[in-house]
Amino acid sequence: MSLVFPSSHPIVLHLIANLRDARTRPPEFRRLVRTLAMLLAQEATLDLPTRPLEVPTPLGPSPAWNLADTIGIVPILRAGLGMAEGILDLIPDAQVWHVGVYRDEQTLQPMEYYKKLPANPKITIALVVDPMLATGGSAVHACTVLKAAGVTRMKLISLIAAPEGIAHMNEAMPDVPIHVGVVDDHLNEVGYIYPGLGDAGDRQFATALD
Ligand SMILES: O=P(O)(O)OC[C@H]1O[C@H](OP(=O)(O)OP(=O)(O)O)[C@H](O)[C@@H]1O
Ligand SMILES: O=c1cc[nH]c(=O)[nH]1
Ligand SMILES: [Mg+2]
Repeated sequence: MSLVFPSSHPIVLHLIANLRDARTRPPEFRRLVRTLAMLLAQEATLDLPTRPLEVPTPLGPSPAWNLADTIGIVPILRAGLGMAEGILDLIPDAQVWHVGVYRDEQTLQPMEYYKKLPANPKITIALVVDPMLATGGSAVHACTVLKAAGVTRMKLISLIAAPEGIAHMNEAMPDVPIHVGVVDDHLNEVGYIYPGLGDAGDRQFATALD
């Protein structure tokens, strides 16, 4: 069974059209990444448990609910950073754990260069964020790091996924649902998602522009 949930939200689709567009410059690209991350996080967190409480309104006590989970947001550096910013706006109390992985351009294998998790991890769910799920190597690596740290519940949120990356994640991490904006056609001969949007890190941080 494939554990992937592509969004069907019209606003998500509209924003992804702008994100893909080669004419979209880094400032607007970053804004879109942030907004899309919020929208997809809203979908990915629909089933989180809540705890009832009572809050005083100016008129009197009101029943209310808050999040029962201790939530971790795990951006895969560096392209995941913009998504983490957006989700922090939704869940400001979340912990942010950084995992730095780049993809070797020749082998397409994930190469870890940074990891910052607390000494005694106590989150009850991790939202792993990376705009692109291509071969799936980086996402599988990040989930493996989290599992080794004792995290038992995770969800992956990506903006664009390739079928190859979804299959890799489903095989290696069958208990990790994947929430995506859209699923694209295939990976091209150099491992880029086609038609995709190009390099999500370079487009956010203007490192491809001369
Ligand atoms: O599914 P995969 O085949 O692993 O590819 C996806 C990864 O590639 C990109 O990162 P990149 O290596 O370009 O690093 P960056 O975020 O620093 O630009 C992207 O942000 C993912 O992390
Ligand atoms: O299409 C792709 C694949 C990997 N990383 C990206 O940024 N884009
Ligand atoms: Mg990149």
